Amino acid sequence: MCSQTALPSCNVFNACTPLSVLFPGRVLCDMIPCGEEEVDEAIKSAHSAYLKWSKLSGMERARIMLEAARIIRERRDEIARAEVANNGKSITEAQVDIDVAWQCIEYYAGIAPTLSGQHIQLPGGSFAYTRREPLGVCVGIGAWNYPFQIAAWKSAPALACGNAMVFKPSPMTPVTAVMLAEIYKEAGVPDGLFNVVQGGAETGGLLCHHPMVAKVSFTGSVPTGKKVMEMAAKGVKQVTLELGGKSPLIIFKDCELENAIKGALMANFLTQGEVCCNGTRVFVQREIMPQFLEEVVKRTKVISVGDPMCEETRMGALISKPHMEKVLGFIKQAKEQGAKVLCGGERFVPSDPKLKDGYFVSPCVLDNCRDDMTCVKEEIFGPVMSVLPFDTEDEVLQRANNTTFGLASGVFTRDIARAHRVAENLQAGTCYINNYNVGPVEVPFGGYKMSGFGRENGQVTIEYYSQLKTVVVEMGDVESFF
Ligand SMILES: NC(=O)C1=CN([C@@H]2O[C@H](COP(=O)(O)OP(=O)(O)OC[C@H]3O[C@@H](n4cnc5c(N)ncnc54)[C@H](O)[C@@H]3O)[C@@H](O)[C@H]2O)C=CC1
Ligand SMILES: C[N+](C)(C)CCCC(=O)O
Repeated sequence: MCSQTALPSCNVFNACTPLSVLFPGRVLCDMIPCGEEEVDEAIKSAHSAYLKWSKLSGMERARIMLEAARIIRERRDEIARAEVANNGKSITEAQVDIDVAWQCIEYYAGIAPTLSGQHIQLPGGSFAYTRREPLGVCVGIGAWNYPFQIAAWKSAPALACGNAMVFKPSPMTPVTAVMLAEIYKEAGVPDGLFNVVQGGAETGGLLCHHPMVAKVSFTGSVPTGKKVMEMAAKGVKQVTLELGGKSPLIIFKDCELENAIKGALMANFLTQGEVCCNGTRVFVQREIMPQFLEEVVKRTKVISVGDPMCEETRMGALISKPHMEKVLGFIKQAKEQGAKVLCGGERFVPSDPKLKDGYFVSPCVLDNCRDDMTCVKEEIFGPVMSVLPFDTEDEVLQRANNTTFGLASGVFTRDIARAHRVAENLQAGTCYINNYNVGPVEVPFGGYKMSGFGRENGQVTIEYYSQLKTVVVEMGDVESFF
């Protein structure tokens, strides 16, 4: 047993259990979900580690985190291959995900020694100062779309601030978070500082309710996010919620069309469309709609779908059979509601017999969409782009904001004033101008409205993994009313 990873009874091993993880229709591994005892043990061991880790200086924490980042860089291809088996995304994307993960750990290692408070002068030589202190044991609950990256996005700022983390990956993708735990251990964090527990909703609930947990950072769906918030509220625990989206991408007729087309593809087809910030409502100004559609369809049709381990592949398999059926169901319903499928939208069976049971869906572009259609209103989480015409800026802003989500948005235009005006008026946590789905770790990421709150990445995330203590120092005598 690696003390940093799962506890013995919750590690990923070959016991026959209710939770099975499938890859092209085959079992990847079996695991036993952690129960109350294991969760308690994981949290207590994290707490002991926290007591040591939080006493180190920022420089000492940084040195260990930089070593973890270095090991990830060294093992990048091996972790990326494991991520492909875990999730089904293409190896090319998985490699980028692993790079983003070590960059994130490096970035927060750089911030760790800079954590500081403020000095405030008061009358009579008295003064106050603030200290930025860790929260304690934080819980991370991950989704299946970016398994390793999410574990890094949550643990790096947590550890930089002096916290410990107990992380629960999605039961669909249990593999690579354990590799991260092993790497942190090898880099020199105290035993138990980053613990992985395996399991689903029940295990997640145990983590959210545990009295020794100070904070829960969650990535996943809106309904589960609400439950997590409710459970955390019972213990007055802090929460960060990274939830879903139905983000608008607005393409004006004065855009650089080639970039807008590339942007629309990047906004919809990364990780088989299973990306929370995807720009799935593509609003195109009416005058350029024919050229836009012609090019987007031409390029969507040639996206190579298939063996995710193959360097040439650009789109792998969806996460599971039920999810694939859900995505195909959305496309069927879109057709019934009047949308026109311009390409894709079908189960794809590769010629390679070993992939025949994989959950591949050909990337789909939907035309004739209206704002009231289900495919335009709900998060599909699959490779489905809905295209909608618009005429004016005011009209498109109103339509773009007419959603309960608010994770991301994008605008393509050459008019600099318009670009910033649109960015100001879009109700979303991120607005991309003349690009989409780039995610440098220096940049905060998170939602407005029902897409959640709190931020990941960037300097601001330090505030979500630390608390401020004020120390007031009297230099004179106490003035008492009594
Ligand atoms: N915002 C995002 O990045 C993501 C959004 N989704 C959306 O959610 C849909 C469903 O996917 P799921 O994996 O079922 O998402 P989910 O939101 O149910 O699960 C996310 C994580 O929460 C855990 N969890 C589930 N129920 C819980 C509970 N009651 N208490 C504590 N933790 C709990 C899961 O085990 C997993 O680790 C997708 O089809 C997609 O539309 C899914 C994954 C990521
Ligand atoms: C696409 N990217 C990497 C910019 C963000 C992914 C966020 C997520 O879906 O968890």
